Amino acid sequence: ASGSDENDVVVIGGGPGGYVAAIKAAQLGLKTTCIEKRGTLGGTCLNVGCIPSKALLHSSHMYHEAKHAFANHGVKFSSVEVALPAMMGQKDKAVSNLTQGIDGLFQKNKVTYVKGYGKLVSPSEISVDTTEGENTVVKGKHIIIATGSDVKSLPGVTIDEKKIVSSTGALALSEIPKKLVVIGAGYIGLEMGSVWGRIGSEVTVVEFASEIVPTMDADIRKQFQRSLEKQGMKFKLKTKVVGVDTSGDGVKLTVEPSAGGEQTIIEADVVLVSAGRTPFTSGLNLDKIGVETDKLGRILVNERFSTNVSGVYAIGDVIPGPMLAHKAEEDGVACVEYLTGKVGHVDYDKVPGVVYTNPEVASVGKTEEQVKETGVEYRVGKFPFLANSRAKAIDNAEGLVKIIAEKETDKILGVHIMAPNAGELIHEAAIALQYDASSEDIARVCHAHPTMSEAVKEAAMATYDKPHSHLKSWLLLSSLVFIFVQEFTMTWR
Ligand SMILES: Cc1cc2nc3c(=O)[nH]c(=O)nc-3n(C[C@H](O)[C@H](O)[C@H](O)COP(=O)(O)OP(=O)(O)OC[C@H]3O[C@@H](n4cnc5c(N)ncnc54)[C@H](O)[C@@H]3O)c2cc1C
Ligand SMILES: NC(=O)c1ccc[n+]([C@@H]2O[C@H](COP(=O)([O-])OP(=O)(O)OC[C@H]3O[C@@H](n4cnc5c(N)ncnc54)[C@H](O)[C@@H]3O)[C@@H](O)[C@H]2O)c1
Repeated sequence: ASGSDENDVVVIGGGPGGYVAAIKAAQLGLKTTCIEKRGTLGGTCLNVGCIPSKALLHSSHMYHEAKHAFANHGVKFSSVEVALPAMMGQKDKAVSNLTQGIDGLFQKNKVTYVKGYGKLVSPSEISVDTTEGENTVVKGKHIIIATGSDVKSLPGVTIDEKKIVSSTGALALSEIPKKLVVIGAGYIGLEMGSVWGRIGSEVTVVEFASEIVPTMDADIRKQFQRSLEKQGMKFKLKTKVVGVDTSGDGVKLTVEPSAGGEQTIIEADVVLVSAGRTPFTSGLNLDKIGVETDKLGRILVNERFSTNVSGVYAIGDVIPGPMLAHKAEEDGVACVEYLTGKVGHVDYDKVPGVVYTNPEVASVGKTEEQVKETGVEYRVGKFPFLANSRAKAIDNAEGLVKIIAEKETDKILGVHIMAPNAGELIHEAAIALQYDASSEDIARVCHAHPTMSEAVKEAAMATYDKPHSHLKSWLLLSSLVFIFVQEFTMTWR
């Protein structure tokens, strides 16, 4: 089909929101076109986000383990080195494999793929400047805007992707910077800071707020910060960047306390700007069509993903809600279900979030601070991995599971996990929340032994009753001694 035939659905943007919506629409029998300007499908997530960052996190973790942990397991090397081009090569291979996979899915599901920049010219017509330098008009009964987000710039800090980089530049540095300064202790700052820190950079994270990842449960956050500090990451909290000088060899950053005060200079070879992302709607002509946005530039939609303009929908990072790939995908499916008269469903309160550092931090539902604000009476159950047999067996027992449940009904309100594989462990909690399960429900499920998942069961038992670990109090005691010794003697470097 050519772009000028009328489609049932036209999707602008081929990221996790857009490509999933397009495939779903085609699977439901709708004639569908997806317009993408990048030249490859997969959006931010596959090209310059989730996938390349996880590839580098894994490679850098392997190096770090080989250097610092293998010897404890009796595996010895004469020397361990980083071959940065090979590390980047494996990342690039993973990315191109996956983006080409989406091309294949489009063909299989008969989604028409138009490569180019789309602009709305009416609520049912999109003018596309194609990557081949032509212009075509694509028509559709329903238009889904899935144009994603872009790095949020900071006043006076110009990103050149060399000395001052966004996450995109930080995923493709050609040398390991001696000193990396990260602006913003959020998801990107901590993940990319970990990558470069593990393979040799001295990493300093400058954060405006008084804590790292301000959205994280405070108990977990404190332990997480200690863990990152042990790995060598330095934090300058309650600090803002007020000036940047790139005239010399490196970069000189002028910082001052967030509340104002004496200025100091921090030197860096590379600065990563990771102070949030902003919806990307540039060139779409939203004003001309009359699509409403909020003051952060996010497209406003109702619970069916419909904008104020009939026939125009929006999903993913470009609308309010967590800026996460899996949330964008859920939006895409639900939006198409609604526009075909089916019932769609996304519950933004139950979207899991994972920081893929080591240890990982994963959470779903409310933090204890958020539960407190609701005024609901609650109970908390915690279980440390130091008392989990699998974690001890593999000599990786940092972290804990924390469950928050309503006192009266025992219904689970939030689960927070810090563990090497927390991003995998969180999903039994996500299912529990989705189906309004209680902590007793989790506690009564038989969990295989020895697994890290048993810590989730034990935390659930601690929430509604007692963990079995009261039988293992000697283990907990030895764990406390271990934490004490570790806190005061061990560093990863
Ligand atoms: C470094 C990094 C790491 C991340 N890691 C994770 C992670 O581990 N897990 C996670 O859940 N999320 C992660 N994210 C967030 C995730 O990438 C986004 O939430 C997700 O990509 C949003 O999907 P989307 O489809 O809404 O938008 P995007 O993925 O941004 O896709 C939008 C697409 O639209 C295209 N486009 C924009 N305007 C037009 C136009 N006018 N015409 C044609 N095409 C257009 C863009 O080129 C882009 O390809 C990460 C982000 C970054 C930056
Ligand atoms: N693992 C994942 O799921 C993952 C990974 C990377 C990115 N993402 C998504 O991408 C989005 C953007 O990531 P991000 O890390 O850029 O944003 P973020 O919102 O996660 O963190 C930004 C941090 O920067 C701080 N900040 C803001 N302005 C500042 C300033 N002027 N000086 C110093 N600090 C400042 C904020 O207080 C916050 O802690 C996230 O919201 C997340 O949803 C997800």
